[in-house]
Amino acid sequence: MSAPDLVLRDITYERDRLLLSGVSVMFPAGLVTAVSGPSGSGKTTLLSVAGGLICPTSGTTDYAGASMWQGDGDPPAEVVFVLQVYGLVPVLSARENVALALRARGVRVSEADDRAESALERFDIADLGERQVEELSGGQMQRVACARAFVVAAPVLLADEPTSELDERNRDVVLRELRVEAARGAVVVVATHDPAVVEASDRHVVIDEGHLAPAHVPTAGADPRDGRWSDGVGSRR
Ligand SMILES: Nc1ncnc2c1ncn2[C@@H]1O[C@H](COP(=O)(O)OP(=O)(O)OP(=O)(O)O)[C@@H](O)[C@H]1O
Repeated sequence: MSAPDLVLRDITYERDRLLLSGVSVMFPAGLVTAVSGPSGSGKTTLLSVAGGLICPTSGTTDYAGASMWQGDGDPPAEVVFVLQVYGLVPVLSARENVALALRARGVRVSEADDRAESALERFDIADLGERQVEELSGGQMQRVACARAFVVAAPVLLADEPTSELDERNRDVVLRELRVEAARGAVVVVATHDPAVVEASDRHVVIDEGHLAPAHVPTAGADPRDGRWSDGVGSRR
């Protein structure tokens, strides 16, 4: 059986004004979907709804037949985020931060440490494993945040600007690893301002002032499943 897609239907999210309006989009399993749009257009809000951090004012999220919103702002166990603000524990080492994500999921200490080590290697920061996070540069912290999310091998990976502080070489490392996650069947969604990230993605969703906008990329060779979700979605396959 193939892995489930993540489907958002007619999502509206309102605070003092409408931040998302009528957003219907599918994030397919096994593909990297880029979400781009101007600053303040709603990318983080969309990822937050998609991963169950916030409850949409109206509309539904559907992953494997269940809503992402669990009633308390905790994402379902299937979801991991790379947050824009990282959310690392400053006084713990890089390795401890990564291992913590596994310990919180019931993985034994020694196994969590081993897997954390491997995850740091994926992002070329194994040498920083024992360093306290508060001593690291912004770009190094960003890669620790990636390692902490990717180590979980969750079925849904939502990454908010995961390359914003990285040089080209490290950006390419993150792009390579996003592709690895998609290749094992995960739903991978990446909010980004970086055209290189869009270029390296399979699909591209554009959001503008809370609405899906026509995508900037051609739909030639489109995923047949896109037919149902054509608004604002371009496919690069
Ligand atoms: N809790 C909130 N209450 C009120 N307004 C909010 C809240 N969170 C976000 N906003 C507003 O919603 C809009 C969309 O914000 P969001 O962070 O989703 O945009 P974004 O596209 O991710 O921006 P950026 O590229 O700068 O990260 C912005 O105008 C922001 O000020």
